[in-house]
Amino acid sequence: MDMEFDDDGPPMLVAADQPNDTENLSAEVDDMNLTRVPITIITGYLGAGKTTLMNYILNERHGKKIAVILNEFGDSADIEKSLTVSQEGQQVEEWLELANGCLCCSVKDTGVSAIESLMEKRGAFDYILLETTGLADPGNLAPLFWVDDGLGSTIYLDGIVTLVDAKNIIRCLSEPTPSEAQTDGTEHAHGPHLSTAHLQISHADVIVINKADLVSEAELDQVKARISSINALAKIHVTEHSKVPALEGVLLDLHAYDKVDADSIDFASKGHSHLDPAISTTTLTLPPLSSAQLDKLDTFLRNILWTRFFISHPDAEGVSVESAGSRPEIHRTKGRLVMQEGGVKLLQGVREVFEFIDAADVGASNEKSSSDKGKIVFIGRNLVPAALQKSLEDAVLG
Ligand SMILES: Nc1nc2c(ncn2[C@@H]2O[C@H](COP(=O)(O)OP(=O)(O)OP(=O)(O)O)[C@@H](O)[C@H]2O)c(=O)[nH]1
Ligand SMILES: [Zn+2]
Repeated sequence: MDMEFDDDGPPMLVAADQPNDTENLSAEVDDMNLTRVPITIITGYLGAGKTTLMNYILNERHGKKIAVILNEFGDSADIEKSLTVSQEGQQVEEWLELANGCLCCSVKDTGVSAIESLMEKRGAFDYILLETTGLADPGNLAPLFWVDDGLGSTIYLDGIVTLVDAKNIIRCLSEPTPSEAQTDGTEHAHGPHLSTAHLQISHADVIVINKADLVSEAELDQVKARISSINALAKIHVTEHSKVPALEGVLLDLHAYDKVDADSIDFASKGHSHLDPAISTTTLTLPPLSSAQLDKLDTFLRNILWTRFFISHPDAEGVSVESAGSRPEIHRTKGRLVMQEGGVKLLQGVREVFEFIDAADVGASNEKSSSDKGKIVFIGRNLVPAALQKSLEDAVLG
């Protein structure tokens, strides 16, 4: 990727009042370096079963060399963070030295290089699993690993796995948590209540519903319905004591930030219930695009993802985003765009960061989603499907 933002700046890169139209930020993915090590971020609300999951993996004989970063990053009290390397049931504990103790703040320099120098010393890992604190917002962490060209990193983000506690998740989605009083002041001041649990679910590529033993079938169905109404893209697994059915495809080899499979896009666009008032999944469609139209789509995405500036269309079936009260806030974007000259472009985004990738370049199928339509899936807040679709068409096809 060639994300051209200020190297010293925060990952939330472009301020609304500083549009930077001259640079082409929707970058082409660079040559995939085959030796890069995938990192999976494991998130989940307090007590959901993250540590149980990590221990389960560490004790399994999986034949892989997996570095498990157990200590909870984001807890800035410790300067050193422990990292446990597991291979064939053997565990070795190492210490990472982070400049200021917080991975979020130091990942651009010491965090990643500490992991890399450890790999030099111990041989490359096959996989890295990183457990975040229960209150972490993966939307802040993900871009650091995804947009890694500036880091010269040998690590890439494979995906985000969110554990939820089947017994408590519905309550977590309804009740404000203490942390929100401090962190939630400005950004989400309006609109329906947004909890940490919402953020962890909206950014997830895989959701593990744990503690299934504590709920009835009916309660479990309710939990599943609520979760897929928030995030219709994520794959859902149900576990007890975090015993995931497999590692590959559940925690590892997710390729959630490069490949976009047609199946998941089609599934997401099936039209799910809008059970959750705060966050929902919306699918927009586009006919096959010319490359000039792809450029226009790039501009549309920049407008909506970076500045959240949105043109109101009073004539759009009487629905406009302005009339919906708040501007859209998009957490995750995925898409498959059918090109007129043939081939499929994949669209990947997390918060303000997005890119187009040639499907052929990442070994993803060039197959179109059902029908000849390109599809874009947004997960986020204040999404008004009809108004979004109209604005998209005006911007790209008009
Ligand atoms: N009944 C039941 N208990 C579970 C299950 N999975 C984990 N637990 C228990 O739930 C508690 C919390 O599990 P942890 O793995 O520590 O959860 P965590 O997400 O790491 O918690 P924090 O680090 O505090 O955020 C522990 O006492 C676990 O033994 C499950 O499937 N069923
Ligand atoms: Zn834990």
